Amino acid sequence: MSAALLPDPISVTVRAPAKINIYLGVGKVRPDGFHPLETVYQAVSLYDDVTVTDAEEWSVSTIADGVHVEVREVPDDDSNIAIRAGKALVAHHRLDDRAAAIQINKGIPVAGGMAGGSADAAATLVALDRLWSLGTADEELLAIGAELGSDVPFALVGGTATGTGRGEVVTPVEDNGSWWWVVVFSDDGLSTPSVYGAYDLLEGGDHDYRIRPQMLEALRAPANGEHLQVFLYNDLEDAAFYLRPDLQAVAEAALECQASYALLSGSGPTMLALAADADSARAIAGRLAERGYDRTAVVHGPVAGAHVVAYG
Ligand SMILES: C[C@@](CO)(OP(=O)(O)O)[C@H](O)COP(=O)(O)OP(=O)(O)OC[C@H]1O[C@@H](n2ccc(N)nc2=O)[C@H](O)[C@@H]1O
Ligand SMILES: Nc1ncnc2c1ncn2[C@@H]1O[C@H](COP(=O)(O)OP(=O)(O)O)[C@@H](O)[C@H]1O
Repeated sequence: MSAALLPDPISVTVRAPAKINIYLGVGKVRPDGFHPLETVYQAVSLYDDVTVTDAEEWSVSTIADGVHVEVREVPDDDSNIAIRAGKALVAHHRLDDRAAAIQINKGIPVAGGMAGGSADAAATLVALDRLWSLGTADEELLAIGAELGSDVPFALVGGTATGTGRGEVVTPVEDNGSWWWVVVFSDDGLSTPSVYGAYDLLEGGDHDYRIRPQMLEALRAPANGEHLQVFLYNDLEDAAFYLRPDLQAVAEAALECQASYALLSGSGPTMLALAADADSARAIAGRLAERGYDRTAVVHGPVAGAHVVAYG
């Protein structure tokens, strides 16, 4: 049946992935308070699902859809980034009378450095665009996303991509690997601005923070290239470890549990351990649990960016 014969949907559900930064180089703080970045993002298999339906007024509700997800900290008012995304799309198209009810099923831990809020913003943009048949161009969605947060454009694109500017300029890269990670969650949050603030005090960004071309080659040709773990790096790690010394112990434990490498995810406090394959990842997670690190998930990447999973 041609798309033109289909009735308009009553609801649309869009799935958006968590991100990890497998490389995060940070420069000197800019006059606008943001730091220039060179990062390699990878979308991994933890997801938020966002469902939108037409409504008289904006509303948002969030339920947990993951064993380690606690949604108490997610705002249920206009400060939720999903509502901000919806309003930005409405303003872009000058549709001032439109509003929606947004329901978030959260599989991405909150304030974990995995950009769950950005995933919700990206999912809401795509879902409302389809619900209202707006036909927004990809470049326009990316530009609206960039205004909402530095990580939002990547949640739209997914896969593996470089991020430059303040992280919002996203360029897909060829990634022929299937990478397995053990994600180690933290009981306490760690605020992104405080980690960047500690970075300014400790390091300041006065160094070469560019992505090495050999890293992109290791992603393009994982079988014959150098091992990816040589290139895994996060400039914010010292700052996060300074604020949260317990995170360094997680990295050490992961290496003792046979991870190929361990590093901070984004601005933390989530930690990442690279595994050789799915079985090794599960084995590493099991060994970490024996040491008391039982809030973990085994994930793989790269996975797709925000995409429709259901029309109601
Ligand atoms: C560190 C990273 C790495 O991908 O992600 P997270 O681990 O937090 O998810 C990002 O830089 C976070 O991006 P995001 O969480 O979208 O940040 P934004 O909402 O745009 O900014 C929040 C705050 O972080 C700081 N910030 C963010 C991005 C950047 N390039 N420089 C900064 O200094 C600023 O203090 C800013 O006010
Ligand atoms: N839809 C949302 N999901 C999660 N957090 C949100 C959302 N909207 C606003 N927030 C606020 O943003 C903060 C950081 O969110 P999140 O994206 O989960 O973490 P991070 O920036 O570490 O990746 C939360 O503590 C919460 O107060």
